[in-house]
Amino acid sequence: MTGALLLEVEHLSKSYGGVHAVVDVCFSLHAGEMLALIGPNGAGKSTCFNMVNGQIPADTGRIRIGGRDTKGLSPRQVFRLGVGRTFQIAEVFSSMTVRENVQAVLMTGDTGLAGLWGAAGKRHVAAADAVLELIGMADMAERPCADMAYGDVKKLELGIALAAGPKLLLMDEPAAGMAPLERVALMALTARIAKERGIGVLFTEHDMDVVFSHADRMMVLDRGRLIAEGSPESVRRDPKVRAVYLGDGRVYDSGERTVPA
Ligand SMILES: Nc1ncnc2c1ncn2[C@@H]1O[C@H](COP(=O)(O)OP(=O)(O)OP(=O)(O)O)[C@@H](O)[C@H]1O
Repeated sequence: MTGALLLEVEHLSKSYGGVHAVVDVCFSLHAGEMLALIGPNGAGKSTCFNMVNGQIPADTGRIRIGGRDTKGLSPRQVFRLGVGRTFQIAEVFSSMTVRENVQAVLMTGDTGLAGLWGAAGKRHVAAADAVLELIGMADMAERPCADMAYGDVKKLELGIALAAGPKLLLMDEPAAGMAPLERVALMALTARIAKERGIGVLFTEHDMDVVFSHADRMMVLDRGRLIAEGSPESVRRDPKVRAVYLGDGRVYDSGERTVPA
């Protein structure tokens, strides 16, 4: 991977009482790279994400974003380092149009009265339209979000995350709840934008079609520990991974959908 080093995670651990949610996890992520974090339910994926974006403190270990140690930073301060996030369940303002949703994010950088919606309804129209162009939703700018199909809401959520100009994008099961073809299309779009703009993307996903089609590199967590890391090809042939996650005795190939519970 030739892009700049964006994220460094060293010996990260987190326990909840007696539950070791994340144990001594180390990895790095570069600009333009799509890195998938997979594992069974309860493996520690969300806990990893939440430590990277500053929502929960690590017990031990170090996280550096763009070379900056994030220890003690709030989620807001981590966001200012250039970290964007999308969620398992997409959330947009349904009473607003598609464009207004993107404008609302762009306005969070405004200060004073200019930040109030009533006074600033026309602000950032061109910038919002550029984001909609990027995600292929320019023709839907005026549509109220309440009328949109879920797949379009997920795409808009990606646009909202991109509007803030992140260097690092965290995507927690970005394709959850979408139809199979829409899932692959959303991740293809994400991968293209990540490459074009040099954004590093860390994503979790249970849909192996999505992961194997779009990850440059994969990591597999099991009971808090990283048990495998490498190219999709090497990971899917790893016997440990097949035993705990992909199903022992068979190798995933495209056309076969493997969505572990
Ligand atoms: N706030 C919490 N309090 C107590 N235990 C927690 C808390 N958050 C997570 N855990 C536990 O930590 C472990 C890892 O959970 P985590 O949500 O990170 O896994 P995950 O891989 O994201 O799972 P899923 O795929 O189901 O979202 C689990 O055993 C979970 O029950």
